[in-house]
Amino acid sequence: MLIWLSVVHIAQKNKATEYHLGLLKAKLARYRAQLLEPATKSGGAGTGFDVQKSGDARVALIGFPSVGKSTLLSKCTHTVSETAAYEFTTLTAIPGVIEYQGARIQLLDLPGIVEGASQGRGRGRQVVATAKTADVILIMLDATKSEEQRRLLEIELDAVGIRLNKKKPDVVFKRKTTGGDRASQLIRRQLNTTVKLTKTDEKTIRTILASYKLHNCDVMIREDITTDEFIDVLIGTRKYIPCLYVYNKIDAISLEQMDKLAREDHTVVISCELGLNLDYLIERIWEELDLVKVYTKKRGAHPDLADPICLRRGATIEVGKRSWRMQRYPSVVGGQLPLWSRLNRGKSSKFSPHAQKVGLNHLVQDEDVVSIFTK
Ligand SMILES: Nc1nc2c(ncn2[C@@H]2O[C@H](COP(=O)(O)OP(=O)(O)OP(=O)(O)O)[C@@H](O)[C@H]2O)c(=O)[nH]1
Ligand SMILES: [K+]
Ligand SMILES: [Mg+2]
Repeated sequence: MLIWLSVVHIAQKNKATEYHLGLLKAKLARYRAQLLEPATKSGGAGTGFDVQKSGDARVALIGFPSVGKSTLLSKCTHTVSETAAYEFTTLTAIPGVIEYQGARIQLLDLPGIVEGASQGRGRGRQVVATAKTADVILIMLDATKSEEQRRLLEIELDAVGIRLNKKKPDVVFKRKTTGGDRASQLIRRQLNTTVKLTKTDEKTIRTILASYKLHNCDVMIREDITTDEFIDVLIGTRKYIPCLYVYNKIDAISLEQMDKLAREDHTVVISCELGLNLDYLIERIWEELDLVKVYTKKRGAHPDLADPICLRRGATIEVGKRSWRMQRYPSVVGGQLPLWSRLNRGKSSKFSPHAQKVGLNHLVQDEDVVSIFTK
């Protein structure tokens, strides 16, 4: 009996700790978000380097000094970025282009960062802000150095709201606007869950909503999330970016060490100096980008298969009055437009060898050939 009681006591204590910790984290997260995103959206400490995005996607190189970032850029693109044995050789962002499968991928060499980068030490803050704009992040590591480096870099990226290799939590959050009358000042927090919450609980979530002064809102939780993930949803500016851990300088470690590293998840081992495994790295980057290649075709003409348009998965087609273009990012095209597109080839038409009439909300698939008709 006594044992049973003490177990209950510990469980309650853990729950209480979890609850208070949740609140504390919510406060800290809001404080940090305010620090990082000053009132003026443009300019300020949270901005990256002034390099135009170009091509079909952006890949950013993040790492400590002298891990070989510039050597990689110089080997994989036609751009030369200065390399040297001393730290902080690179002082700004240097873009290069990787051409692969008809796509142009911007590879961004960046200055090395050190612990505390996100807190504004050196150019670190600018580097991590630039990482936020990438479609894929390469965390570059020196295979001869300790494993600690990887964790330190993850902390810096996490601190600016980058979530690596994670999906956006499946939570629908709607803020409701309130009128001026007294009735609408009432607190209406609709909280629904479609799954059992095992890592957080409703009380914690309700209290966090209150501490953020979110009195009128709808929350639908469709996944067994943690308190931290819920805070991420509320902050709203988190970036969920795929990442590859790239261990360079494998020419300087044992085969056993290399074998161990190469088997880890999201990991590629290379030697820039010897040009080892660089093709494979590009293949893996391509996979992570998960681009969809779409070819366009004019009526009566052949499609130009050498010049695809690369889109994000989930893309649809948007048609303007006199022009049309692909939506680069997943979007929903609302309304019924008197326009339709025709698709052939590609995965969309795998059940039909012929061209297929589809609506504008059609999700384009890899290798689709698209023609637009305006009748
Ligand atoms: N052994 C070995 N050395 C390498 C390799 N790749 C790069 N290096 C050396 O590592 C040193 C640093 O290379 P950089 O390309 O300048 O490194 P970085 O990461 O751009 O450095 P910062 O710009 O200072 O942050 C140079 O002396 C390179 O020759 C490799 O694969 N193996
Ligand atoms: K260097
Ligand atoms: Mg460099």
